[in-house]
Amino acid sequence: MRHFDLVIIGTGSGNSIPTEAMAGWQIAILEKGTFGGTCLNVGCIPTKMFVHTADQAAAPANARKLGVDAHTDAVHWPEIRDRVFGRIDPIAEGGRNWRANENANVTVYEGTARFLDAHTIDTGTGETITADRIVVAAGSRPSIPDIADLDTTGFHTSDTVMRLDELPESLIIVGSGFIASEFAHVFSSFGVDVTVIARSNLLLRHEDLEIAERFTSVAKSKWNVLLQRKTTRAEKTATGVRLHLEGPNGAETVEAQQLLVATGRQPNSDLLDVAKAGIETHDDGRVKVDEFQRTSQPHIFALGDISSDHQLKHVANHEARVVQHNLLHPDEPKASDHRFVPAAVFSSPQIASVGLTEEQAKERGIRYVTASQAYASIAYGWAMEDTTGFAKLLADPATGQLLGAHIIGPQASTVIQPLIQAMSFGLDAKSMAQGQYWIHPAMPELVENALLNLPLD
Ligand SMILES: Cc1cc2nc3c(=O)[nH]c(=O)nc-3n(C[C@H](O)[C@H](O)[C@H](O)COP(=O)(O)OP(=O)(O)OC[C@H]3O[C@@H](n4cnc5c(N)ncnc54)[C@H](O)[C@@H]3O)c2cc1C
Ligand SMILES: NC(=O)c1ccc[n+]([C@@H]2O[C@H](COP(=O)([O-])OP(=O)(O)OC[C@H]3O[C@@H](n4cnc5c(N)ncnc54)[C@H](O)[C@@H]3O)[C@@H](O)[C@H]2O)c1
Repeated sequence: MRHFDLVIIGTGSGNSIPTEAMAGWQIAILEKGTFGGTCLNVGCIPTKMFVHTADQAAAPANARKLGVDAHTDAVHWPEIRDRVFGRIDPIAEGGRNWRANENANVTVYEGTARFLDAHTIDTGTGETITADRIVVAAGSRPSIPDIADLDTTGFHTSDTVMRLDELPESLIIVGSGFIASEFAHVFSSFGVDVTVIARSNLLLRHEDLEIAERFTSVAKSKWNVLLQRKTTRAEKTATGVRLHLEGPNGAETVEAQQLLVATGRQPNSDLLDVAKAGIETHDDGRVKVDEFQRTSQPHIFALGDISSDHQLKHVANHEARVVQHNLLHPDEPKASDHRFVPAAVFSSPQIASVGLTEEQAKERGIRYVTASQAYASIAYGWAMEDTTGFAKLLADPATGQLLGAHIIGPQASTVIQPLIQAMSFGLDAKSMAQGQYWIHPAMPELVENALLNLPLD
């Protein structure tokens, strides 16, 4: 049985761990799917390539209010799809070849790995290996809700919907989180008739309430948004799919050519039989880790979607850097920093957030003040004729330290970055607003004005 100094399970963020400083270590990398993991192959990167294209396709429809007549002539789905994956697929293949053939100390096993005990792993390739140290970076997968006959009806998840043969005329999306909101924007901008089905009374209900309310209201004006609906059964039709729903109006049905299920992602700890290694998990299947990313077995680390509260690539990357350091410097371990984790929803409008929502601040009994600033109130917002976007800040009135920032509107994911920086480095709102120039008349004036409006003590 071959023995390794280090075994890494999963080639998403885990693949960035081997470094020059580990050149003397024998390392095994185990992967059951496509090299590079979710973000590269079926997540952040392809979705944002589709989102950018969707933004372009949707732009002409917004030009009339500026006095420009323009229209999108055609959306060439196969061309868009093949451009996206024509760029991504070779990166995945190149990464695999590099690790498999050009890293003398790395052995790649391509199979579904399972723990046999705390040091022994069945690689799923017919070979069993042992290791001194192990990194579990096996990510998550779409979680499929219990809807009668869903399996026999056929449906897509984010893993498959970007590779459709052709653009459907209509699409039902079950779910109302990140993936539902981003794909609703992509497909509706490409001319697809989109229906979004949500269990609750809001889309993106994890966001600050005012942001979720604004997003839901804008979404209703563009998509067929059905709130407070339970999907009870799915059915195949001659042209696609029919869903049976129960909601405020009683029983009803909706039909479309294609169905996308986007109801969250579950950690892959079950596929790995982590219990056999004595690795403890939370009730939702996430592997338990301490601040150094160590599992309940001190020689086994975990990172990213399989263990994190945040299913976000920048968090998985951060945790991978922490694990890399802790493998190399076990006597001086670093802790992960999860204080101010930002996130963005790349829909239309875009949303970006960091820190506490107003509801969380209330729940925790934290003293706070808020300020909101509309894009419509700043010069660049006039230029864009934006009527729905705003920034909302929460701050500690005594110290001026920011507690949370939430932006809905154009380029929100970029506009929020100085606020993330201020929170991370402890810069108070007044110093931030008054201690630097803000380019006029640029979009970050939204942030400057919101900061100045905070009613601090
Ligand atoms: C549609 C979509 C869009 C997203 N967009 C964004 C975004 O814009 N920004 C953002 O920050 N995040 C985004 N995310 C989330 C982001 O992709 C994930 O948080 C991130 O990729 C997680 O990285 P990871 O290394 O933990 O897992 P992964 O990248 O999933 O890597 C895990 C790897 O382990 C392999 N594996 C699993 N089980 C086994 C096993 N038993 N044996 C061997 N190998 C195994 C898997 O095949 C996979 O390759 C998106 C996710 C999706 C689905
Ligand atoms: N831009 C980004 O950073 C980005 C983009 C896409 C995905 N992601 C990550 O991937 C994760 C998964 O995305 P997601 O949109 O699938 O999950 P999500 O957690 O954002 O949303 C899941 C939604 O499905 C709903 N839901 C759950 N079970 C349901 C059921 N049985 N019937 C109907 N609705 C149900 C939930 O109420 C929720 O609204 C996200 O949490 C996020 O961390 C990030």
